[in-house]
Order: sequence, then C-alpha cells, then structure tokens
Amino acid sequence: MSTITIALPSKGRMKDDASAIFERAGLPIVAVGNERSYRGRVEGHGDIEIAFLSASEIARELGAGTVDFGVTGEDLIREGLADADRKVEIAARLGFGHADVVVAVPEIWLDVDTMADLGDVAADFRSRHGRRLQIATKYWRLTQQHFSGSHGIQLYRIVESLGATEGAPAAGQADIIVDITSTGSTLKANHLKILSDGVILKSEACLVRARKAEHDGDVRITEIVEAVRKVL
Ligand SMILES: Nc1ncnc2c1ncn2[C@@H]1O[C@H](COP(=O)(O)OP(=O)(O)OP(=O)(O)O)[C@@H](O)[C@H]1O
Ligand SMILES: O=P(O)(O)OC[C@H]1O[C@H](OP(=O)(O)OP(=O)(O)O)[C@H](O)[C@@H]1O
Repeated sequence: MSTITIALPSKGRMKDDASAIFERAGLPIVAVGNERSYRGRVEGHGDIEIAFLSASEIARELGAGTVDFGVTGEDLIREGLADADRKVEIAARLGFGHADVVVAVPEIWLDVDTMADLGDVAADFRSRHGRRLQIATKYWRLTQQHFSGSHGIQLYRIVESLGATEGAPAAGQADIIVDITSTGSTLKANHLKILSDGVILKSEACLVRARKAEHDGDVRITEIVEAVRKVL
C-alpha cells in the first residue's frame, strides 16, 4: 500500500496546535531520529509519513501534490496557489491560527472608509501626487484579486514588503497596506484603520488535502479526515 504523507508545521505559531490535533485524533506523531529531524511517523500507522515543513512550504507542496495532506493557514493556500480550489480541498477548519487579511489605510484618511472611497483616491492619485497609489504587502495575489477582481480598482502599485509591513506608510514606502491582523494592536500602534469592506479573507489553520486521483476510493484518506473532524 502506498504511503500517505502529511505535512505539519516544523516551527512557528501553528506547530504545537497542529501536532496536538493529530494526537487527539488518535494519530500521535513521533519524530524519526532526533528532535530536530524533519521527518516523523504516526504511532501504529506504518503507512503514514510526516513531513515537517514551514507553513508556506506546506501550501506549495500541497499545490504540487508532493504531499497528501497538510496543516497550514488558508491565507497561505490562497496566496501561494493559483486556482487553489482546483488543486486542493479544505478538509477541515481547525479553530486556531486565526488571522484576517485586511486592507488598512492611515487613520487620518478621514473620508476613506470603504473600498469605493479608496477607488476614488486611487483614481485621483496620479494627478494629485504624480504617481500611483502604493500598497505594501506580501499578499500579491490576494491584493490583486480584491482590488482588480472584486472592486475594479486598477490604478495602484504593489510594493513588496516581507516584514514590518504596518510601518511602510509612516516610513514613506507605501500609502496603504494589505496584511494579516489578529488582535489589531499592530495596526493601532501604526495608526492604521481597516476599511469597512476591507477584510479580504478570514483565515485560520486548516487540514488541507491535495486533490489526487489516487485518493479516490482510498478509505485511509476518509479515515484521516474523519478522525480529525471528530475532535474539533
Ligand atoms: N498574528 C499573526 N501574525 C502572523 N501570522 C498569523 C497570526 N495569527 C495567525 N497567523 C497565521 O499563521 C500562519 C503563518 O505562521 P508562521 O508565521 O508561524 O509561519 P512561518 O513558520 O513563519 O512560515 P514561513 O516561514 O513559511 O512564512 C499564517 O497562516 C497566518 O495567517
Ligand atoms: O493584529 P496583531 O495581533 O497585532 O498581529 C498582527 C501582526 O502579527 C504578525 O507579525 P509577528 O510580529 O507575529 O511577526 P511575523 O509576521 O514575522 O510572524 C503579523 O505580520 C502582523 O504584523
């Protein structure tokens, strides 16, 4: 019988909760070799292999079909994969790792409260400031989908930001941001406000399955999903 590979976070904020869920589901994970090993197995299930990867790598491997299941954030799935719903299935939402991907603008933009207001700002930006509205983010795909796709806003430029994105407007690197927030305190500290229709995605950690033909009729696939769902 073929081996089923489950990718779990090797570090970061989702690591412990992800392992705990499998433990509760009766699939206790043990590291192979020493503590720092990136391979694991499931006690009593010789046909399941665990790959410990970073959260964004898990999204990529699921998209490529090199793992069967993975635990990662929905934001990383939707940002990392074009056509995510065709490549993967969200088998369960796990109830931790909650974060919203949001559009936030400086609090002092008093008359900008909605995406429509922001569209007006974007349309006037070049004539007022001699350049396009700049958006700092690491979420390129989600930003383009929300601005161009859902709101018909085309006049903007994305400025790649890999860290401290909330600081970009004050630093003069961008005008607004798209980033994740959980408590909201980082946005507040940087005098940014979320637009009323600026929540692009409500993300949380998910059990995600790669859509593979070989899964059809494999009862082990259904058993893993059911075992996890039962303990949520
Ligand atoms: N306050 C938060 N800040 C950042 N990410 C959060 C927060 N709350 C939940 N998350 C979620 O955690 C996931 C990212 O986890 P983490 O930052 O631990 O990954 P990582 O180990 O840094 O991964 P990578 O190195 O692949 O980026 C995302 O899905 C994100 O939505
Ligand atoms: O709404 P809040 O509760 O303030 O959380 C949001 C912040 O937390 C994360 O950064 P973090 O400092 O965790 O660093 P990371 O992105 O490198 O993990 C994220 O990038 C935001 O900046």
